[in-house]
Amino acid sequence: MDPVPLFNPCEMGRFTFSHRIVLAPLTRARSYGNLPQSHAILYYSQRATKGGLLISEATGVSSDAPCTNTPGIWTKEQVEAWKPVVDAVHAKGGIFFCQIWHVGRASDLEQEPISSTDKPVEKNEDMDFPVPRRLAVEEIPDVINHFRIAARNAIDAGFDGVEVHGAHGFLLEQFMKDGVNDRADEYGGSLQNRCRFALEVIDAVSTEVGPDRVGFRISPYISYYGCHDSDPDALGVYMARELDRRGVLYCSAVEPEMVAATTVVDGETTTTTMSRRMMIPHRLHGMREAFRRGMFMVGGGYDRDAGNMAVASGYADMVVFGRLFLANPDLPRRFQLDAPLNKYDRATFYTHDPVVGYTDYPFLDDDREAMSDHTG
Ligand SMILES: Cc1cc2nc3c(=O)[nH]c(=O)nc-3n(C[C@H](O)[C@H](O)[C@H](O)COP(=O)(O)O)c2cc1C
Repeated sequence: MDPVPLFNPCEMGRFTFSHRIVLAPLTRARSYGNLPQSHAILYYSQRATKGGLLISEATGVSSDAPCTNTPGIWTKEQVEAWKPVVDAVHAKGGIFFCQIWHVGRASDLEQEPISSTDKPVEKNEDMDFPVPRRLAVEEIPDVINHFRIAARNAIDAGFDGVEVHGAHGFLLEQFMKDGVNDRADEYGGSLQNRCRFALEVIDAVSTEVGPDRVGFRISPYISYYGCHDSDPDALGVYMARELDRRGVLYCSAVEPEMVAATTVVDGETTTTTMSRRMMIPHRLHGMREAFRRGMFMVGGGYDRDAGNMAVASGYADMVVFGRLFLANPDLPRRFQLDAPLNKYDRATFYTHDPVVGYTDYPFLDDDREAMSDHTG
């Protein structure tokens, strides 16, 4: 069999990774009362491999930070509840980072949310969002402190590090992107000012747990919850450069939404029936160039071939897989064998059942056992 670039081992700082297939942070809405539940032990350990990196689902840094049924890490009880989950991943040799977040105005809680602005997320057919309160400059250090304590708590729970969630329209992005941030103080206006809050969080968290235990997730091209930026290339490169300067372990960047493949015939761009396949835009070269010291991770639409190409070409050091890993607990093994994949069931992504759509996706060997049972 040809060598599989995704299986080139790699060392970075204190970690030795045996492959480059990363479990994406995936909110699963099964942490009742913001408390990690015992069913998460099986879910994460199913996806753990020796020397493989797993990122937890987004985990709240304070009582106003998470969504309903997503986990938190601001109380002692939550830290204790995470411990057996982390232990189970470690028992299989996995490396486990906790993604820490604050939703800001993209909140489903009763209380008035905080944001960079007092403009709410535009109402859509699924959700009506509350009107946020614009954070005063004097309040920002408190929020930064919540991230710092959450990082400390994550390490106390046994996590190997933390990923600061700076993507997908949540609080830090509500500051970073000019489509939302309408402030006139030192946290608004210029690119440097808009990124100040996120970088202050990175600095506080790095000081607390060490930059070699810190990653940052960023999605300059994605406009979730109305979070749009007029110059995502500049935003991405600026943040990548600042993260590189700080020596954090990794920068995890999300590709723009996938696009339909096009063909150019006689100068005319067409989307042909033949090329209806969705393509990854591969817009992250500038960030990759700016982030060289640590690991550059990419995600968003990747499969085995695209992941291998990204690693082989040096476009990325690691590849983050979301929906494929959600539906294939043994994704690394399936990629190694080039085996068929389970299909994901979108309907159970965010349902609250402790088993269905969560820990009941079959392993490759289950299929084989089922087949041999069948064939006698
Ligand atoms: C069910 C679900 C939950 C997600 N939750 C998070 C999350 O908690 N944090 C985050 O940064 N991204 C989250 N994402 C985005 C994924 O991490 C990933 O970027 C996205 O699924 C695209 O990658 P893929 O094409 O490999 O699935 C979520 C995606 C899905 C499908």
